[in-house]
Amino acid sequence: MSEVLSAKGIDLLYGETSAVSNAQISLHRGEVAAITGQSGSGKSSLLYCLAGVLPVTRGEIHFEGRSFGDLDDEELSALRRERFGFVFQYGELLPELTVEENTALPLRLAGRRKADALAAAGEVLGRLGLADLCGRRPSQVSGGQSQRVAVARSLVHKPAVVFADEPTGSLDSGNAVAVLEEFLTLARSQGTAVVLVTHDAQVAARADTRYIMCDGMLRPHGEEAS
Ligand SMILES: Nc1ncnc2c1ncn2[C@@H]1O[C@H](COP(=O)(O)OP(=O)(O)OP(=O)(O)O)[C@@H](O)[C@H]1O
Repeated sequence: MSEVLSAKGIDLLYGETSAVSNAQISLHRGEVAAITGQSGSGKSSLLYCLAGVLPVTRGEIHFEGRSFGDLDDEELSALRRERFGFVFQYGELLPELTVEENTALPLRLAGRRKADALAAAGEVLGRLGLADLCGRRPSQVSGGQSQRVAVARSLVHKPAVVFADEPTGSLDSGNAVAVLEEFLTLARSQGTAVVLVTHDAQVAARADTRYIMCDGMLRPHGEEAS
């Protein structure tokens, strides 16, 4: 399997507060990596560093062999837009767009023609069992459906990596498992790697690789300091 993303010696400071300390991670094509840990341990901070959203204080992150440090702001934002996908706890759909338009957004932002983008959105929505909802607005779908749409949007442009911050955290446990299964199956089928931040051990158990974050330090699952 080829490596898509790697980070070495990552530190992130917010002023005096150390959120991430000397983190190291390597992610391969189609791999699902889960990061668990207590509230405030630095999971989201690390995720946003890996996604090129927060600049690191120290260390290096490489995507497909290129260091984030060698990219200017425009290149980094193009990378985030075109090669990465994002899912958040509450879906964060745009209320004025339909389900289909929300899903097509990454392709539209990448310059794809509207008809092509909507066709691709319709296809991925169909794979998630949402074909009937295409014309609805986010206010007209359930929480579980809305989170599935967010998943569809994160994968529609076949990104190399999806960064998911508590993607099922707003759902009841039955729905959470179902949405997660659909998300990971679709990601794996198209070779998209996933970095999954979760406080839920059952969610993490579905990953290929597991890490624990503790006081800003990232350790492979099973090797955490006692
Ligand atoms: N913008 C910020 N400015 C200053 N400190 C911050 C900021 N964001 C987070 N922190 C601090 O950094 C540390 C790590 O926070 P982070 O949100 O990454 O943890 P987390 O593990 O994702 O927590 P949770 O599970 O509650 O979302 C915490 O001590 C937090 O208070």
